[in-house]
Amino acid sequence: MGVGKTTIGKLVAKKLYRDFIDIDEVIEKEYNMPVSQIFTEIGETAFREREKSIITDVCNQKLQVISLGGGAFLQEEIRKVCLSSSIVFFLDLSWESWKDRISLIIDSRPVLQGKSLEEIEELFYKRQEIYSIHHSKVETDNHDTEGVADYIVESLKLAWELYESN
Ligand SMILES: Nc1ncnc2c1ncn2[C@@H]1O[C@H](COP(=O)(O)OP(=O)(O)O)[C@@H](O)[C@H]1O
Ligand SMILES: O=C(O)C1=C[C@@H](OP(=O)(O)O)[C@@H](O)[C@H](O)C1
Ligand SMILES: [Mg+2]
Repeated sequence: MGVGKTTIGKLVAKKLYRDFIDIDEVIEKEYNMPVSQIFTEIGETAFREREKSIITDVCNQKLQVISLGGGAFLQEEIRKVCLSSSIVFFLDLSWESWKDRISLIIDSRPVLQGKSLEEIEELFYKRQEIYSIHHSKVETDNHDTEGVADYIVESLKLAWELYESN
């Protein structure tokens, strides 16, 4: 949450001339309400089901850049479909840097609400294990969104050149 998936994903899509899809935005449009309201009025379980179903659909479509919500990868089916159909980038941010970003995102991230800083830290480290399953890790500490997006684009181009030469 708040590591920059939505912002950076949009930039990567623009740089690669691809469509961009943010799963949270799709769900918000469907329900015509922000994620925090979906959690309180419809419930997290329904949100997670929609998240899984939409990700499964979009992963099997054309080439595009997809930004997941930070909790999506906790579902095994989502991990499987993403890892088998897509190149999965993990945007890595240290706890020290993420801690400073919490104030920017707390109001719009229901998972963080009502939690103490200690509980949020526990959640952060608990999720690291799941996030260690990916195709490519991108360090984001002390890098702006443009810099991270450029790095992702360059690494995709390099991978493509390597693939073409084989
Ligand atoms: N590399 C970065 N440096 C500084 N601020 C960032 C960076 N990446 C994201 N942000 C800021 O953090 C907040 C959350 O970004 P967002 O793209 O919504 O993350 P996510 O989709 O992973 O939750 C936004 O205010 C965004 O501008
Ligand atoms: O980590 C999570 O459980 C969530 C992350 C959010 O997306 P971002 O990672 O884009 O903030 C959003 O899907 C929802 O608030 C739940
Ligand atoms: Mg997002």
